[in-house]
Amino acid sequence: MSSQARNNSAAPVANIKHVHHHMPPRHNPLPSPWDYDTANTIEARKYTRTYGLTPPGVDTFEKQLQRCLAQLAARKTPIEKYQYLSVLRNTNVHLFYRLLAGNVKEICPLIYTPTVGEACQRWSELYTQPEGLYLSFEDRGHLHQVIQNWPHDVEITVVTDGSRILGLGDLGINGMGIPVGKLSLYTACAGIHPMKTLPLCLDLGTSNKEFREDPLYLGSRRDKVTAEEEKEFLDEMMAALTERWPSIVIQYEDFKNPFPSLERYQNTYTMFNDDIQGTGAVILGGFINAVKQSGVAPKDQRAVFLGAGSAGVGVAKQLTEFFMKEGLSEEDAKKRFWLVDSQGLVAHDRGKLADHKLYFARDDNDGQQYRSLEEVVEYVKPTILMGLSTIGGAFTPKILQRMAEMNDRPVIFPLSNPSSKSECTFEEAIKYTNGKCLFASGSPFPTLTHDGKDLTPGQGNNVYVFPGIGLGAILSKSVSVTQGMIYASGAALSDSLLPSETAENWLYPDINRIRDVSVVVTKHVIRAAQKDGVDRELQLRGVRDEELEVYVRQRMYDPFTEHEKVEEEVRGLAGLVGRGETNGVAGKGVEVPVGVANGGHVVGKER
Ligand SMILES: NC(=O)C1=CN([C@@H]2O[C@H](COP(=O)(O)OP(=O)(O)OC[C@H]3O[C@@H](n4cnc5c(N)ncnc54)[C@H](O)[C@@H]3O)[C@@H](O)[C@H]2O)C=CC1
Ligand SMILES: CC(=O)C(=O)O
Ligand SMILES: [Mg+2]
Repeated sequence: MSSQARNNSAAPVANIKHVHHHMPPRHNPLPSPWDYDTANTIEARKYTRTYGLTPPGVDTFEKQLQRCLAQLAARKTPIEKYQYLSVLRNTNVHLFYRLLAGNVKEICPLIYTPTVGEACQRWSELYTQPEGLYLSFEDRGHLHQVIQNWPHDVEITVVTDGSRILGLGDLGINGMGIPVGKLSLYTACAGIHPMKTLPLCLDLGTSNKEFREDPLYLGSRRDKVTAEEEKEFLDEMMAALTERWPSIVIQYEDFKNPFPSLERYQNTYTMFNDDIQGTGAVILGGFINAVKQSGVAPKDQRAVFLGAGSAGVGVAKQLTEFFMKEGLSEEDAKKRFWLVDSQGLVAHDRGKLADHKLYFARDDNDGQQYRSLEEVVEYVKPTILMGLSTIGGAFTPKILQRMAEMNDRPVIFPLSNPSSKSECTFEEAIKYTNGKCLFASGSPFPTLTHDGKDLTPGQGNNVYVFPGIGLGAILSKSVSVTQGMIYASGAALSDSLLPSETAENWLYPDINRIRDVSVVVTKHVIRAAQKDGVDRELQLRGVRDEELEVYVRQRMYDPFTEHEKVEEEVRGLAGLVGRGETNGVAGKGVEVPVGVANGGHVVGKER
């Protein structure tokens, strides 16, 4: 054993950590995954030093997609398809996003809910490649140094501690699949450059005993840290992230109790919580359309929520604001909501309630406690049923039938993810309401035929707004993400339906149009940031709406044109060579004999 190793093995743990954290960063000599595109021209390959590292033929985009789709089809299970897509993203990133761009509806469920749920449950079992940054509780005091290890500039991060992954419970560091998946959608939907995104997973221990005892589990085996310890850790993390990247947008995701961090950081950092705020906005968007279609005035709406957690309370708060904008007083607006949790109707006289439930707690239940959803439905006679409870099948046939008896167009939104946790399926909702319901679910369900008519379910998922909230915050360089920006994202979404979609009674736009929808959301978020005076990109203030749209689109990453940047560099270099100005340095590329470079390859043109 070398004296170095002996010293380290004898040193206290803290010292090892200290030494490790101060190691100078090693430069990664390999080209980036975006350089390995088989559509790159020979010249580009030489320039990026990948010549010879990909097969000699130069692909067209069409041929690449054909190959990818065939490989995807050859994988039998969703998780196999997820694994294939992960490898593609990590080795040929532009191709991954080109594939996604033309197949959003088919691929979204494979990289996001529901498949990402299984990917998280099995993250440690299936792990093959790094895809983000892990910060451990043991790293506290040194987070700044660990963050230095991330090799790129970052515009946005999605951070989770894995403690409430979809409706699947505490999955610890296996939750990394969620930041990875959400950031893929930031890139696909809002064109945030893939290199500028940071998937971030915190290892703050896990309450999941099964994982702690699983030999393959890749996180620490400690129980979840205390709320106070978590707070101190997050304080350090927020400061360290913002110190390294002063304009970073920080999205919190899938924390078990995210209210304290939102409260603590929302005015001091550019941060938002997607489960509380993004979900609130996206349901607001679909709900505004549902109210129009149901014909029931806001003052006559009665909403029963199964689930009074981050998403339930977040959604109820956004809808309250909508009712107030529609003319109701705050008190009247708030009274349109009855929240139900695992103990039954949330009421003041039920006993001690968590802080976040107090706002909507009822005080008009005359001492009566309603324990089951069925009882609450009979008591309230709701026009709206929202599910954010993580309880699959909680909207029973009987409850759905009662909703149809009580309403012409009952609003049924089973929003829990993944599909296995959905409070009902689309098929059940249509069957038991006899096709009358206005429906949206958190995870996608297939189109079905009822009474000879094709019915397409809406997907009430925050994916319709978080990309635009993030891009709007980045482009406006907002110092914080205000409630005005969140509300604007939902209102913009409700306005983004095409007449043909409205004619079909859709509540949400076609997911294949998500990139255009995200542009609209982004524009409104930027305007709201300006209105609230939190924007730092002041030159955008005087820009007309049409120009703003052009600006947003120009700033978006486009996987179909990225290669042009390299080719431009190559052309620029060729120009210099022609004028004899390179002093013999041929770019980044290797010199290869002309005969090889031009050797019978077809350069793809059909882009
Ligand atoms: N569609 C979307 O865009 C989104 C969907 N969600 C989904 O919403 C669900 C809840 O998320 P969070 O609110 O963040 O979780 P949470 O853990 O904060 O809240 C869950 C709530 O459900 C209640 N609950 C649990 N068991 C119950 C039972 N048997 N009966 C009645 N209520 C019960 C709990 O008491 C709690 O109030 C998850 O499945 C998540 O995937 C969350 C965010 C966005
Ligand atoms: C969609 C989402 O954010 C969730 O289910 O937690
Ligand atoms: Mg979430």
